Amino acid sequence: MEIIFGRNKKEQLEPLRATVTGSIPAWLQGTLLRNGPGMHTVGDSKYNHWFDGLALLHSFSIRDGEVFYRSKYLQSDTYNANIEANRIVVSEFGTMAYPDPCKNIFSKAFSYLSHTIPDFTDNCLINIMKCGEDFYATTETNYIRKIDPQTLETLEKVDYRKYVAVNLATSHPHYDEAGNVLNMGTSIADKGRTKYVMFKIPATAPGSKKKGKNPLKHSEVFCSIPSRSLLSPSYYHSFGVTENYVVFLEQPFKLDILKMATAYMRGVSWASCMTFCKEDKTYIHIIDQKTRKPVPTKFYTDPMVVFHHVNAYEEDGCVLFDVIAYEDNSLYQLFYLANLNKDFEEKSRLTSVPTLRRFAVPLHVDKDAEVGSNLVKVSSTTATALKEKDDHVYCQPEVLYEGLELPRINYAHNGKPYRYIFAAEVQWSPVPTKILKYDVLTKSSLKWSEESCWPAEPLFVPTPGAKDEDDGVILSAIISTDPQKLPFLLILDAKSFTELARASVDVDMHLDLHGLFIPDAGWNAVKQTPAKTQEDENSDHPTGLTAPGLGHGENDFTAGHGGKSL
Ligand SMILES: CC1=C(/C=C/C(C)=C/C=C/C(C)=C/C=O)C(C)(C)CCC1
Ligand SMILES: [Fe+2]
Repeated sequence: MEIIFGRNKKEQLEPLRATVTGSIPAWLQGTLLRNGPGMHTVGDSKYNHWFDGLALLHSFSIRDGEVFYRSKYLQSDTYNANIEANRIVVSEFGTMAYPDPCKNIFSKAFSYLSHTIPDFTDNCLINIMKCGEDFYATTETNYIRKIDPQTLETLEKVDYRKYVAVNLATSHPHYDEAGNVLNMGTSIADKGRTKYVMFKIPATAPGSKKKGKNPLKHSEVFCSIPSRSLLSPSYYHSFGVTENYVVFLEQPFKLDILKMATAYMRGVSWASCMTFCKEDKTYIHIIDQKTRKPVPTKFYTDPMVVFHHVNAYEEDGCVLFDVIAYEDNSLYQLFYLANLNKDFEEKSRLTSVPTLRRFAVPLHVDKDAEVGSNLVKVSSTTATALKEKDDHVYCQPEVLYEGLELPRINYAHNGKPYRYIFAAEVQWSPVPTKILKYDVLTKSSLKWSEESCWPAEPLFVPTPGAKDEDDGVILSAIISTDPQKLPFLLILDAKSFTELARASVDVDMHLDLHGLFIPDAGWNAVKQTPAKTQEDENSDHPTGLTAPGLGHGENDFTAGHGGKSL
């Protein structure tokens, strides 16, 4: 497992031509851009957790049936400071670092104090976000880093706090059809309040059609939800959206702010300040996008830990939402490198398997409904919502599938009824070995796997002019534990789940986390391929970077989990 998790990976700065077998669909032209941890030791110092690793960006550029691979470390301030010092000097999720070990007692005390309100890391290793014309590498702190999606060069460091009052923000924003971004963050103990803040970043700076304007400057707070507790807000990794609502889970996996304030002094990591309170409930907040206010009913469910929302939509007066849920926080515990690198099979067992759970939340709760009655009248699910006294509703999910993570969907169906989930299959061990297509309608699945292959998150790219939800391809970067087998980009037909092509590269590829596909701008206009259909002729929308998630059942830009109209 050392090969997969522990070893530092070499950059591939020059684009390297891949060896393609099979045939890549002519319409598939663009760049698959992905992010993940690539460096786990600096000098003699080591990170403790896989999520600490320094961000390594990589891309597969697909053009005319050929594939070129490159990779580059994000030149974050964190990366530069570490490389310069030849040791880890910036704290990450699971590793607390001490920049100046030789300082005298006074400056040491000052350093402790300045860490009370810590300046978090800009090691943006989790995902890629599109914001207007720009692309950013993201993590969950207040920092994002602008990048050049073609050269993988690192550009400006952006502090969200300049635009919205958040100390943390998710790596899984949503996009509407116009490309506006909706994200959530936590504002900690600001003016005596801790709250969850939903904010919108417009695709273009208002009043200007000109490129180059920074849309972040025009970020606006959409809605704030007070945290149930000032000093222990929930941790969350993503959220869901439907056409008219936002779904936010205030879960009992919490950040202990007092512990965080003293972590530096106590020599412990941020991760050790996160607690799963198994006696607490999970509160389900449904925010009405029109009124920008939460639905007043108090919906809750049993304690659970959710990292990834899959999708959400409205049906017959209910918000239905699908999440990957755990019984506890064992997932984050597992990714300590000491566990991953030694006795992997023995130690790396999840104490709770990730399950796909569907919840149904009734939007209009009849005050006179009998206590104990089920308010869900949707026939498509067995999920229930039981009326309790005092405006409380207890929601119980339908468990749809066991053993999956890193879910993706056809983003054109985000926030809308949908049928297919593409994910990595994970059983009792945290690393995926299969790629899964799950049909929520028939509850059947298709799988792809190969000996000694470890797939990354599968990403769906729709065929231009697609009619069916699964008209398209699945892209996944595969690494192998067999030294004879090179890593490759796998291209599957999303309908049949059969291999269309693979592009192997002789590089030291890392197991990544998340990313997106950027279709080449105007490629079909220039090259006139594939043969234009009548529908294409009639369509007046541009293709490419400027037009995320366009109609026609087609989604030019394949981004995150959930969300259509904000
Ligand atoms: C540095 C830092 C954080 C980093 C969290 C990270 C890096 C989480 C990664 C999660 C992943 C990769 C989940 C995959 O499902 C916190 C806890 C937000 C807050 C304190 C500072
Ligand atoms: Fe994620």
